[in-house]
Amino acid sequence: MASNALPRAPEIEMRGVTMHYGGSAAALSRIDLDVREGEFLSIVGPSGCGKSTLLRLISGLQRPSGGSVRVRGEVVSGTPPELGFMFQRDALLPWATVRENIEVGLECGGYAKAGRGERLDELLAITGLREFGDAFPHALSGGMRQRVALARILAYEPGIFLMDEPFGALDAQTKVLMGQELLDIWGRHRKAVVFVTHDIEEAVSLSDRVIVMTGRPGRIRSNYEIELARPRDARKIRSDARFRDYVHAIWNDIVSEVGGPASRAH
Ligand SMILES: Nc1ncnc2c1ncn2[C@@H]1O[C@H](COP(=O)(O)OP(=O)(O)OP(=O)(O)O)[C@@H](O)[C@H]1O
Repeated sequence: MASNALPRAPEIEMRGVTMHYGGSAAALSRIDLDVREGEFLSIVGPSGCGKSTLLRLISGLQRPSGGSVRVRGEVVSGTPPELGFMFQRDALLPWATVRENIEVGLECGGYAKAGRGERLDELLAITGLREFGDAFPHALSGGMRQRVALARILAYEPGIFLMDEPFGALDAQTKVLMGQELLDIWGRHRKAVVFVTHDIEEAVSLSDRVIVMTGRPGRIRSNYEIELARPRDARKIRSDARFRDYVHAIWNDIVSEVGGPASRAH
């Protein structure tokens, strides 16, 4: 029997979720979404369709205007402790070294001071930062700063990861490499991830499932189960015919949402 057999309780459950910021159109409308245990889910859609709003509702930073959001069965009110966040901007402490920045995650995770040194070494090694523990963020490239941010979120050991374009500011090559690192790390822990991105190839290469949203008001337009074998090689997979098919189909969905020539898109 497959070890990842369903059904499993959803980690995140959204039912009939609507979000109005004021004005005429809602930002989100009637969102029904389950995020399964251990699932890597990406959300793509036209700019302004409510992707970040959706993450904010899950994180408890905002309350929905209608419907319900549950994390591990509990209605979200305040930030659920099992969530870890990673954003496009790394939000590192500029006056603290790499080690100290990562230690913040250990502290938030309630790690006893005594065991921290060893765990820090481990996290530096996992994220390829072993030689940079004493460096300050300003001395690091954008990719390396995002590695520190990744180490810090791993230090915290969240049960569920919310990632809002974490590699969005990186150059194309570094982005693919960071995606591979994330895949490798995720493969070892298999925690649920909700990953927002504008990059369809990134979404398909990383995910078990990709949700495509409509333009404002954001609804779920389509849902793709990405049935590509794991473990994946984020570079090689891009030339796989089925990978290209998924990308093509998702691209067409998005183009038709923004009113473009979907039928001509390749
Ligand atoms: N605090 C706010 N007050 C009023 N309107 C808001 C607020 N936050 C977001 N919006 C509006 O809600 C809609 C959804 O915004 P959101 O940032 O969630 O979209 P997004 O899909 O993440 O956008 P992008 O792809 O450009 O990052 C947008 O039209 C935005 O202008």
